[in-house]
Amino acid sequence: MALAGCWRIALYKNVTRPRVYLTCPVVFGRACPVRRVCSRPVPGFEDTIFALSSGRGRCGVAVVRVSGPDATGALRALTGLKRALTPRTALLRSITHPASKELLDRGLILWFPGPHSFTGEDSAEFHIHGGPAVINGVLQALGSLPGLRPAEAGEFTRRAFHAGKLDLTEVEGLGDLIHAETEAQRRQALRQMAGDLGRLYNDWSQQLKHCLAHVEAFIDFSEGELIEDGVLNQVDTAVSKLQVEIKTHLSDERRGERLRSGVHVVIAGSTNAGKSSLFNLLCQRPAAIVSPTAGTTRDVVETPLDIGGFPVLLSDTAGLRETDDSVEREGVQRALKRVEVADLTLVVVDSTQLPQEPRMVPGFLNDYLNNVLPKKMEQGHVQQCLLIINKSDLLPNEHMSIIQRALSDSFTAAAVSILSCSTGAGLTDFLKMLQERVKTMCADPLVGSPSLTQTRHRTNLQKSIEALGQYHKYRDMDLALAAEGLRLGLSCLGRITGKVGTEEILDVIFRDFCIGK
Ligand SMILES: Nc1nc2c(ncn2[C@@H]2O[C@H](COP(=O)(O)OP(=O)(O)OP(=O)(O)O)[C@@H](O)[C@H]2O)c(=O)[nH]1
Ligand SMILES: [K+]
Ligand SMILES: [Mg+2]
Repeated sequence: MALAGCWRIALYKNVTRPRVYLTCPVVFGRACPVRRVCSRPVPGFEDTIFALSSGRGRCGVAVVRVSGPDATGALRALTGLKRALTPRTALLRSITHPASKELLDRGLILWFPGPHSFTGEDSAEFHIHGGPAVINGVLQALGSLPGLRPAEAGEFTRRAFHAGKLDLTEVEGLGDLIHAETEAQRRQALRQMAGDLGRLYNDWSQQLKHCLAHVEAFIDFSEGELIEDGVLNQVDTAVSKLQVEIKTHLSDERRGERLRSGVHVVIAGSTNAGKSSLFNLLCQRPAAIVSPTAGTTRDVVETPLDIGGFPVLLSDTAGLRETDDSVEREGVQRALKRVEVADLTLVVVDSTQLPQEPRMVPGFLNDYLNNVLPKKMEQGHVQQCLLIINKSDLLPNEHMSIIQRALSDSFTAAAVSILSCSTGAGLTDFLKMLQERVKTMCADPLVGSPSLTQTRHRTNLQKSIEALGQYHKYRDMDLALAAEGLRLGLSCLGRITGKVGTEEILDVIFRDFCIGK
């Protein structure tokens, strides 16, 4: 805004034909928001749709939602109401089939006249008893009315988007909220749904629009010397600042995406170290087979977990060893692949295998880590693992304290936890450590600026940065090409919130919604 101020006024004073503002595609045209706020149906949305919006299966109360131009008519047809309706007020009514007049249920009805509804259209809700016969009866009655049809997956939200009620990041936030399984996921989804992320991207778009308007004006008017000197320098500074801000936002180590999809934690180590025992201990059920036979686990066994409110996808893997058994070899390959892509590896060691001589312990553990995570050790990513010395119950106390001392004196390679999966000794400390790790790997949903949560955001932001690079590259050679860079950067940002070039991405986003949402 500040950037636009002074010379824009000067421009108006000096120029008899303020052409730039009428032709500028940024201000009036291509990049204009597609959002509309009105109660008239959007083309393609002339039908009135209905669906069961609560979950399937027997339940106390089910909610059937209707949206579109005939929603009010449908409400009247099923309830026989003739008098004026009061918006957003529950009313207990008999619900009958419009043709046969058969009583279907007695329930609450609600009327939401557009544009003050979720979809922006006239909408209605029937809160009925949740038995399958009642639900089917009401759905069939609605389907018998002219102009009404069952909603497609995500169609209510799609209409809300087209009515300008939500931008795409808010739509995604809503989808995430419906799928949220842990507290932190819920907080992140709520924040995104409230528009925090969308506002950040809109703010950047706004700044870019101004930069582009300035460059376009410069192209149009600089020859007549109607533009103040230094306009382009201001744009340079603004674009560079934007690049830095986007880069900072991108360098979050995927913390928002991790919180959305779960931290991948993999248990790995030698055969019989007690990996499956640890897996069962963490998921509190005998999910993986435990036995004294080395090479018991072959396939990767997975389970989702909630660790202190943060989502984790925990995997148990085959013990790492050289073997002639082709099936076990495949298991070992799969284990190593998992470790490579893991966010965090729990490296389990059988403490009875540790060298008797304490001085040898750190070297032994370093070799062990190199064996389990060769690539990560090589790249210095040792912080991506926790070392677990298991079966502490089998070691005499004095030997254990010697090992502990040896580790704290000279072993700094990885965080270590001493544990017994059999007795549970050391479990509380280990869980605390694990929770800390998982927490730092996820974004704190309530602190700082909102995190990007989807690969789609990341890809578009990266493209946007590249496009801004094009501005700098061509700035002194060809200003039209430089402006094109800004336009491209802007359209990448617009793609995230759904304000530019949306159609092709809409399908993907709405496809992930369930019917009735
Ligand atoms: N005493 C004792 N035994 C344990 C402990 N943890 C595991 N075990 C035993 O060690 C043996 C191997 O345990 P598993 O959990 O199957 O080991 P694993 O690492 O999954 O083995 P593989 O899948 O074959 O690689 C079993 O007999 C477990 O009961 C522990 O803390 N103390
Ligand atoms: K085993
Ligand atoms: Mg196992």
